[in-house]
Amino acid sequence: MCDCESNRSMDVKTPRNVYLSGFYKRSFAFYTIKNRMPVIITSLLDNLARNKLKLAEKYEEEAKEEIKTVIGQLSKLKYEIQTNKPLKLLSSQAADAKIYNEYITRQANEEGHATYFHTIWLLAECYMYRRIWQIFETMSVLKNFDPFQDKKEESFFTALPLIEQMGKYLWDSIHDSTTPSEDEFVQFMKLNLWGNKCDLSLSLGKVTEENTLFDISSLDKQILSDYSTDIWKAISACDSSSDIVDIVFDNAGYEVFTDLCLADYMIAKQLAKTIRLYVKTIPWFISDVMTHDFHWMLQQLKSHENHVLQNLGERWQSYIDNGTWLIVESDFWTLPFDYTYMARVDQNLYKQLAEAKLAIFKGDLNYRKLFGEKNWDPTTSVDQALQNFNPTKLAILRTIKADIVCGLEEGIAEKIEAEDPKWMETGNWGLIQYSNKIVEIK
Ligand SMILES: O=P(O)(O)OC[C@H]1O[C@](O)(CO)[C@@H](O)[C@@H]1O
Repeated sequence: MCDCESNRSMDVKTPRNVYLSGFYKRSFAFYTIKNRMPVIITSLLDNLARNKLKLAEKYEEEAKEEIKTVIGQLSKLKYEIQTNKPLKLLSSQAADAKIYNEYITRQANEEGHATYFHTIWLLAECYMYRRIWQIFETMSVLKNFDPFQDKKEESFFTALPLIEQMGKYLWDSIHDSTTPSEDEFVQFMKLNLWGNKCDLSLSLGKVTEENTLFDISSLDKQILSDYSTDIWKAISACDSSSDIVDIVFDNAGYEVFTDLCLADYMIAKQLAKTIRLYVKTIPWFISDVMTHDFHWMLQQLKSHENHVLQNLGERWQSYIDNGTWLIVESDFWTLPFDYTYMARVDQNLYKQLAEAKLAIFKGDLNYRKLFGEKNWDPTTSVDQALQNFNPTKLAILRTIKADIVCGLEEGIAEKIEAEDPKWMETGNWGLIQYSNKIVEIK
């Protein structure tokens, strides 16, 4: 019996207003740490073992030895998770490691350590991905190797039929002569919301085909809180002093394609002049977008036989070349804590977001970080649950894949729970939320 099964964990659901944690056995955090995280490492181990020869060919012979070391260290990491060992301090020399280590030290229990099941879920899960990266970081030929790259590329290819449909829809919209309309903008936003269903950490690295995501009209009833009109007002208001929109990306593949369709719609219809696209700097939650994934996708589009995709690829490349779209890297997005820390830990990033007229946050992990990784009463207002993380107006688009939610009307959570007991884990329900409460920092 591992420590997580012993009486040190409580056989209850997560109480209200506390941090999500594997400490509560009837939570998605417990299920994730016990089952999903080890499976993710197992599938990484399988992939590496399977591709050893290919990697040795691509990198040098030396890669073979390094893969052995990586496999050994990943297996150790998996064992540490399964046996609920303390989170070891990172040995990496990178700047973020110091911040991780200080935070891990602050989370220590009375026995002087934080363990996977008995600390904040967000820390345990982010830490796993940071530890995976540390293993590669210390290699010599594999030090820049993204172990999830194959999966991300596969997910793009699998989604191509959808991408073609979406691309055509965008192409037609930007080439009609009409002014932007609320209906059209909201349609792009909803397509973008449902794109968040395509996430490889939820499917445990399995690439699946989602055929239903382009014809989304029937999905409206699955949007449990919909502030699309407020977001439209914020983006179309003439009184804004800024013409920058920020998008904090989530997943590569179909989702990021829909992010860019929304971004292009805003540029083409003059709702924004500049769009800043925030990417991750390390391989993250399997499918999160890094700079190289972005460029890889543009390359795929530019060389695709479908003319619309080719044209979009060229058009988006020109946005990058002339600075209409800016790819922004920041280590902050892969730190292990929620966004209330941003104003203290990365003031510059907070101030940068404050320059935008709207910041769009994508996906489930961003949701957990925006709302402090706490089990709010579902009727808690969005503004309250943000706990003063309000650099600018925020649009929050997320399909629900973890047991945290806020901003719902009275009775909704109970109704959906009765209809679909797994509603917080499947990504079948969506949220389009908004906050216009702005908190400046000096
Ligand atoms: O890609 P997203 O939408 O941020 O989701 C990331 C994943 O993180 C989790 O929140 C935790 O693993 C999942 O529920 C979800 O699969």
